[in-house]
Amino acid sequence: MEVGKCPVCSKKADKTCSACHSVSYCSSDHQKRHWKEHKKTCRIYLVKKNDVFGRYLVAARDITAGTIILNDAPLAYGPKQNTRPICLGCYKILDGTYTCSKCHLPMCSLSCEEEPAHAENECQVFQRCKSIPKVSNFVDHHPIYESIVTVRCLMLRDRSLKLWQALNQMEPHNEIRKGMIELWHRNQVNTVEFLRSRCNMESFDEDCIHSVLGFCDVNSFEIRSHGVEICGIYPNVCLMAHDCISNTHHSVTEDYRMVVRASVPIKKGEMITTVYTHTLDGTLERRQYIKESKFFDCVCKRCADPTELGTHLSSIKCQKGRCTGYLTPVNPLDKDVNWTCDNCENKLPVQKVQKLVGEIKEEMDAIKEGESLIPSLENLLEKHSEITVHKNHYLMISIVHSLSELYGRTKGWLIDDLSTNLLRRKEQHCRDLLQVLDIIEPGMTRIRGLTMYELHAALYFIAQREFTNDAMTADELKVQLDTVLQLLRDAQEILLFDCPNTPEGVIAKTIDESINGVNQVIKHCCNTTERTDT
Ligand SMILES: C[S@@+](CC[C@H](N)C(=O)[O-])C[C@H]1O[C@@H](n2cnc3c(N)ncnc32)[C@H](O)[C@@H]1O
Repeated sequence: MEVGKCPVCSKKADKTCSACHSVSYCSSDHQKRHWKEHKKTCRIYLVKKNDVFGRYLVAARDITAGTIILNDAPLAYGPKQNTRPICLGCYKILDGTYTCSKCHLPMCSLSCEEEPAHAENECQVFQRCKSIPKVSNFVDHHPIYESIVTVRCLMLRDRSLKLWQALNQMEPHNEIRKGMIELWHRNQVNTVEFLRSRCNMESFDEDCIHSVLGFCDVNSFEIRSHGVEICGIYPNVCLMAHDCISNTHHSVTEDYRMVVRASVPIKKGEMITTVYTHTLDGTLERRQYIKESKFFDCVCKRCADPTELGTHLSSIKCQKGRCTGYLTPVNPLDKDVNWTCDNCENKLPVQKVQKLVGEIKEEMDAIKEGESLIPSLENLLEKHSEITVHKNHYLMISIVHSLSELYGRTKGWLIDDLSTNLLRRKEQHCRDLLQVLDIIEPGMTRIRGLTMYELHAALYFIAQREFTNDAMTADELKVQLDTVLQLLRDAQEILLFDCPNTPEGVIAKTIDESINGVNQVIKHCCNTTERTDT
């Protein structure tokens, strides 16, 4: 079903079904007329509650991959707490040449200062501010940005009771956060006291402002805007529980709505989950991040498995004699447990594992951008992969991920400059990455779409070269190019989920052209009639 087009008359539709958000109508009359049909598929999820997860979502029916589960408008969005000065209208990085004519905060332009998200919120509050702190350093964090999303949330109280109530149903984890002395004190000074005593917001008591800070900490989602990471707080999206291998994937529209789709088929009754952390981190790092930022211990099946479901994303190479085994934590849910070899008696305390990982991270951080980036990353891979850590260790996979994109896109290493051996290297990196992603980011996920896109380029150029050098027959070329076409179609289906102005959306648009190009080669070289892909 297409959102934006009425299923009854095919005219433009802007009244979205408020229960499932997956269909829009031109009028209430057509919505009523369509209900008999739509009720078969409406209400895709149910909200449940238990002592472990609090509120969470489950599938109300079988859901196919790619189906929209939620299309949620934000209650508030804006700069993350710890941010350098950015425009409060378009969220671009600033150089300080323009300031809002009313509140005097740095912005981009008049049109940005008139954006309702700014003009109707902090702009009004800061105009009343007795002495607004001056922003003059545009590189480092400035404390005033810690209050922006909080103010935008607080303003809901007098603007929309319904949205204010939705916000107040969220989990703030106040008791835990109160125990985090440094965080609580910083919030108290930089936000609570600043808003109450300097911005005339005494009508909100201290607990209320701390709770709003908690709602934002626990429930907000990172969103990308013009290459800057900001955050949004969504009343329904925030209900999804976390799982380190989730069954959904989300994208953000130009007007900051969050669209959540099933990345894999979800069975009726199954929990609908998202990932609160970075899927390409190891278990120790993911669990620590979740504990510190979302205040719970993740015990999902990936976290509980010493080998991270056979991927070995955290496994260390055993260094005892000529042992070929790997060290993994016997019980990864106990962060202090010794790591033991799967092939000999060797044991390693977790501190030593962390020291080794820290040292490799330092080596990675020391690598500079530029023409020697690719060889430097390859050298690091050669030094550590299967020598100190498993070839799928998350640090190795992070290098593999970078290399899968860098070959063919870096000055001096553009796709036409690459030898067939280097194209094969790109192919290998894409395949190694996809093998891991198939387990930890399965289905229709952005990173899989992008990696399939990179793989198509390597295969396409290898096939063309080999055919030109008579190392491949026309039939073999055809087989290879059919694989390339399939990769392009699969990648496009995923990348089209992203906004057209994002890097992924731009790639999705160019894929039609790539498909036509491949079809032309098939037509000219493989002696077949033209195909009609769109
Ligand atoms: C974004 S909120 C999710 C909605 C929340 N359950 C509610 O009732 O409003 C995140 C919080 O939900 C709970 N939660 C989410 N996923 C969980 C998980 N896998 N295990 C335990 N608690 C989880 C934790 O309390 C976490 O801080």
